[in-house]
Amino acid sequence: MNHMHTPSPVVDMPVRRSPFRQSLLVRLSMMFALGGLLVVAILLIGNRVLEDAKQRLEDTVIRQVQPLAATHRLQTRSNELRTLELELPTVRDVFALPQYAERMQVEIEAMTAELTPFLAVLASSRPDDARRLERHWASYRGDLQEVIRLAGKMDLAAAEAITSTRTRTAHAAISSILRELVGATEQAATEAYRQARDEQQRQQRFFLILSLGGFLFLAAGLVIFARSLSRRLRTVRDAATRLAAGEHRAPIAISGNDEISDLGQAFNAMQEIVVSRERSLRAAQEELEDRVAQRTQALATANARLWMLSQAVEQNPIGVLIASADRSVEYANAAYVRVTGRPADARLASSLPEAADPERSREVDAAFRAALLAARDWDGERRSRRPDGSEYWEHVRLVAMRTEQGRPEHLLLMREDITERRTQEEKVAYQAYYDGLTALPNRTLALDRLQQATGRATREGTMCAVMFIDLDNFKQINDTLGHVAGDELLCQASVRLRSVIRAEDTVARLGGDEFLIILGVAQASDADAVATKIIQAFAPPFQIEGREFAASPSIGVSLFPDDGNDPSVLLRNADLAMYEAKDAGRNTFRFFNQKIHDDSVARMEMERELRGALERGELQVHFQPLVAARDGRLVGAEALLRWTHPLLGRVPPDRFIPIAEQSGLIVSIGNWVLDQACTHAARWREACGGEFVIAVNVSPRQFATPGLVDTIRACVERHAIPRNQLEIEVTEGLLIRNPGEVREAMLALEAIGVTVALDDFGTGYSSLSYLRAFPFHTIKIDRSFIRDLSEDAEDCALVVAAIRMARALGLRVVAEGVETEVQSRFLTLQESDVLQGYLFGPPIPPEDFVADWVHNPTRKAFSS
Ligand SMILES: Nc1nc2c(ncn2[C@@H]2O[C@H](COP(=O)(O)O[C@H]3[C@@H](O)[C@H](n4cnc5c(=O)[nH]c(N)nc54)O[C@@H]3COP(=O)(O)O)[C@@H](O)[C@H]2O)c(=O)[nH]1
Repeated sequence: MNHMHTPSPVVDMPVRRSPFRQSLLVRLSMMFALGGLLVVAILLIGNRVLEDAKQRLEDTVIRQVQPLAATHRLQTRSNELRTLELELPTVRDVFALPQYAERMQVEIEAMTAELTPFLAVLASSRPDDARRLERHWASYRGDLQEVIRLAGKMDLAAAEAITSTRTRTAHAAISSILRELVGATEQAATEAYRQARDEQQRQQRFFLILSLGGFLFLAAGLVIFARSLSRRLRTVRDAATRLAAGEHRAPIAISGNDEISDLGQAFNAMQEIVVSRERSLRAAQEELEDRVAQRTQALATANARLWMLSQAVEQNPIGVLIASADRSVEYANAAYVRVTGRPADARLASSLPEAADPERSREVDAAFRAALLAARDWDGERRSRRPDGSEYWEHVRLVAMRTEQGRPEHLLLMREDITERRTQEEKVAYQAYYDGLTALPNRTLALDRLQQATGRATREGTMCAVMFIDLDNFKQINDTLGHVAGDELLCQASVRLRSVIRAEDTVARLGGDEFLIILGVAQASDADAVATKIIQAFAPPFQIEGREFAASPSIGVSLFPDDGNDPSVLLRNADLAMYEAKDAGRNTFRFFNQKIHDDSVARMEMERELRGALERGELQVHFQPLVAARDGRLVGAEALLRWTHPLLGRVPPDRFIPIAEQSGLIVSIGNWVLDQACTHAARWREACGGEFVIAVNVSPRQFATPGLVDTIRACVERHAIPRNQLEIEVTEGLLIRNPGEVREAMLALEAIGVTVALDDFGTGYSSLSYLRAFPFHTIKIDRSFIRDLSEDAEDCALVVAAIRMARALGLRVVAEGVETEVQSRFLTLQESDVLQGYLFGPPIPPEDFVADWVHNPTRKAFSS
């Protein structure tokens, strides 16, 4: 069985897949790009926020510092003016005084120029201070202008007076306001700075949080991605581990549409292939293991066989010698030494035994040597001699053992001691051709001799005679004295036959009490003389077991070439002539002639006609009444077969029944008669009273046919007639042929209630032993004894004795052939039970039997 599996096709496993392809690279790139963008965004935002915070801080500083600086500058200028104002009255140099005045004027202008925007700004945040400062400046400037004017007039004292009073107050007020402003501005600046710094710190925290959030988001994204990556890779890894461990599970399901899902799919495909391969591998392995087991088994068997064969060769009674192609002996078993009587030599040629009869073995030996030289198979038989002088028959067989290429590699030489077989064969051959009892040639050899004799006669232009001899009373002697006596008679008869012929002629025993003589004769009269001599040779009685017995021969003679060319034809014609001699009264001889031939042909033709008679409706069954002797009442009928041939007319049963018997046709015909008889008996039984018995003749051939009892039983059951109302009539001849089987069949019939009658009683041996040995119910005294009852006292005595004997044995007696009243009265007086004969009625067709008998069972009895 082939367990190889082809890998199954890879099937896509059911996985959740995104409709969009996202390779890991793309995803990672996207992730990093996103992360980068996030970082950049965070940085930009952070930078921006910090910049803003810083800007705001700077702005705040600037915003706060500018008024402070302006305030400081105004302070400085006002102080400068005060200084100039105070110095001016002290200037003693008239020429330098204008310059001072001018400087003061410039300073006033600068102060005014600087103060104007300052006031504008201050008015928005501190309007009171702005008004106060403006008012004080205006007052101070006016005073200074006055000072300058007074200085110009050189009124320094006035100027000094103003500077030491009024300007001092104004300047002090301005300085005070400016100091206040400085203080307030410093406080505001500090506050603004603090706020700006707080804002900046908030922005920094926000940036930090944003950065942290961005980082966390990025980290989370990375973690999720990594986890997903890891989980899916783990799935593949676990599956791969399981696969490696030989555990096969269902295909794995990897979500996504990237390299890992591809990997999952590839894994599934690989797993499928691996599983399939593994299955194939396992199947292949199992197959391999099977094969190995088989081979191992085969090897073991072969080894055992080899051992057995070697034992067989070793123990073989046939001598076996193996030689190499160059005829060096390599092996010889024990039997080889035993058969040939000497050890095997190193060279094959010198190992061969000596011929017992070199002259007769010459051809065989030459053929053997040629086969040996050519290294080809050969076998033959020869008679050989051992070194100790004993001779034996051996069957020699040479076998060239060849390589596959046909080159002879070894020579196998087998020598079998066949002495026993040859002896046996000679014996068998003898038995095949000779009769074991008389040592005469048997039928086979006789036919062979006849063939030779006809050949010789043809060549020499002479004749030969074939004599078929049958011993007339052999059966009687054999049956009464037993087989040993019968054998003795045959042996003595064969000696007598041998004594009357020449050595070159043949006496053979064909079987039983039949002998054949083959003579070479010049003319028919020579055969006549020999036949006469045979009759004479048998004339003296035979001495058997101390008693004398007469045994005459009936001889039929056929001549070659007149009566046939073929041995079997000559034999058959001699056989026919022998029957003619028997019919002529026995103890005589007859030559085959045309009449015998014609009779034989007529018999054959009758047989041919008889074959289809039943189908053509030419057969009928007639019934003859059986009447009770005491009152003439009808007690039964005998069924008797009739044949009316369209050309031959009525053929008497005596003529066609033997032919039917010989040809075997009697079996089917007899079954038909039985059926007809039972059919009619069933119809008539009622009318004839319960005792009506139908008698049917059953021939020896029917008895020899298996299943007769079953056929009879089936017939009786089919027609529903009581079994004891059927009687089977058999003749004595039946009992002689097969007593054991016939008795068994009769017992079987008795067991089913069918009775058996012994027909034609008195014509054979009518031995009492038969009547005791077989379960008969009735004897039928043959009509030949009844016929001469009134004239022949012997017949009379015989009939009386038969009736008494039957009575003593409890048998019913039927007397047949009763034709006269005298016979009838006598038989009635002698207490015969049943009478049958023309006196009461002949066999008649069934319709006549119905009219004549069934309707009036007592009508005809004693009517004549
Ligand atoms: N196996 C079978 N044998 C059969 C069957 N039918 C007949 N036979 C046998 O044939 C033999 C000749 O029979 P058949 O010619 O029929 O003669 C019978 C009677 O007709 C004859 N018979 C009877 N009464 C008289 C008489 O008063 N005178 C006289 N001359 N003949 C008479 O006897 C024969 C009775 O036969 P059986 O009782 O059987 O001896 C004969 O041997 C038949 O058995 C058949 O179907 N099967």
